[in-house]
Parts: sequence; structure tokens; C-alpha cells
Amino acid sequence: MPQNSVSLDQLRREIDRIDESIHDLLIQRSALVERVAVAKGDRAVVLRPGREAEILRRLLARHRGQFPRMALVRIWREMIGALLAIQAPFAVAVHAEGEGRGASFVELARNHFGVVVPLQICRTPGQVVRAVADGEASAGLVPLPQAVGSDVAEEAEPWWTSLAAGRGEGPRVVARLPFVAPPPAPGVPEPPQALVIACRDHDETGDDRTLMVLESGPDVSRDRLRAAVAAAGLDSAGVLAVCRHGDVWLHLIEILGHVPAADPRLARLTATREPVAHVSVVGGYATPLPPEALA
Ligand SMILES: O=C(O)C(=O)C[C@]1(C(=O)O)C=C[C@@H](O)C=C1
Repeated sequence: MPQNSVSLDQLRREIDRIDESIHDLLIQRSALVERVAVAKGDRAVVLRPGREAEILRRLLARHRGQFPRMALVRIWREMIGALLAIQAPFAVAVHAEGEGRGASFVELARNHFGVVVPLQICRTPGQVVRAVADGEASAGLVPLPQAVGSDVAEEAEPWWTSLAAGRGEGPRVVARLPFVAPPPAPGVPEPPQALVIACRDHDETGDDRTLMVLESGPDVSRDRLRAAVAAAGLDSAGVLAVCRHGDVWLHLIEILGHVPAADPRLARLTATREPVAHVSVVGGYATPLPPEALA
């Protein structure tokens, strides 16, 4: 039968059949995730952002046809969020102080974790860290400290210094949001950049970044720090923030690649204690997709 002679009714019946197949597959996927939860054993930390990133990268790479990629991501984000919530009680603490920016962090959390996961609003990033450390929330959303022009962010009591104090037991950075951002549109504010923290290590996905806190003496320039990092064999992507406590300076730096806490390059970095006296890996994330991934 030529295509244009297929009736509207017939086409709609075909759509109903496809909807039922999609629905059946959703029910099957959900049952599989219940088995995944049992296989993981530890229900305390069900979140696996590395696996989520791999799923989205793979689907976007094989996508074809007219269905918009951003909608594909949104459907999967909704599904994964709902499936996190069936594995264990799952709540996300979000720093959302004030109008505007606070509301956009909530939107970012909703877009990423979906409508089922409960959000717990915190007034400060420090409260988010505490909620995750105390187990009141399974994960937390904190603002990514960002350099303004050539100046790195400088805060008196930044949330990230408490991650370094945790010595690998407490909350660590496990993801960066948005993982996929819609292309910028005139008049529409861009989503804020945030980090997700949880009490687990970040997974390796093949395209990752690692965050470290370096401790130095005073007056260590960014260039000197970068040179020390390079000499240890690490590839710096930049200094994100600095916190000065008298003679102790803490620097939050981003490293290209996945660097576990036991990596021998870290010992090399602090071997002479100059300029870096101490280093802690405070987590990392799968590199977010560039806007071209949606094209
Ligand atoms: O693979 C897992 O560990 C799952 O829990 C399944 C799943 C998914 O829906 O695919 C859900 C949540 C995780 O963060 C990652 C993936």
C-alpha cells in the first residue's frame, strides 16, 4: 500500500502499539534496576553518575532522526531519577538561597534528578555538605566556584575546604551539572554550574576531570602551582578557587582525567612539600557534553 493511502486511524493504532512496547520496556527496565540495587549490596549510596554519563553519551552517539536530542536526554534523566528513588530512599539537598539564582539551582536539580526525587532546600552550601555528611540527604547540589575573568573565586569559608578535611570518608564531588545544557537562547538565563556531592568515589568513564585541594604556604602564584602540578605528571585544567587562612592557602584545582586518591603522582606532588605541602582528591566527574553533542 502506498504510504499516503494509510489512514490516520491506522497510523494512530501503530503509535498505540509503539507506546505499549515502550511502556513494557520501561516496566522491564525498572525490574532490572531492582536487581541492580540488590547486586550493589550497599543501599546507602545507589547513585552512579559515571554510569549515567556513559548511558547518555552512548545514546546520543547512536541517535538519528528528527526526535530532539535534548528531549532524549530529558526522558532518560527523568527515568534514571525515578529509578534511583526505587532503589533506596533518595533525597537531594540543594543550596537555594535567595531569588533567581536559588530558583535556578532548584530547576537544575529537577532537570537532573526528575520529579520523583525529593529536594531538601538548604540556605548555605555548608548546610548541603552537612546534610550529605550526616546521611540526611543522599546527594547534594553545591555551586561550582568559578573564576571571574582572570581572578579565581576567593571565599572566606568555602564549602569545598570541608571536603578536603573529610580524608576520603565523607562527601566528595561525583558529578557536574548541567551534564548537557540546552544551547544558549537570547533572553534566557543560562543554567548555573553546580557540583553534585555524595559519600562515594567518582567513577572513571573515559572522559573525566578530577578535583583536588592543594595546601601551600602564602603567596604561591597560580603559575608556580601549575608548574608543580605539571612536574608531578598531572595535567591541570585550572585553579577554580582559593581560600587564604593566614599562612595556609588552600587551592581548589581541576585536573584533566580520572585520578584516584592512591595515584603515585600525588606523592610526587608533595615529595618536597614545596610549594604543595598537602594534596587531597575531593572527587571528580564525567566531563559534561559540549553543546555540539545536541546538534
Ligand atoms: O547501574 C546502576 O547502578 C543503576 O542503579 C541503574 C541506573 C539506571 O537507571 O540505568 C540508575 C541509577 C544510577 O545512578 C545509574 C544507573
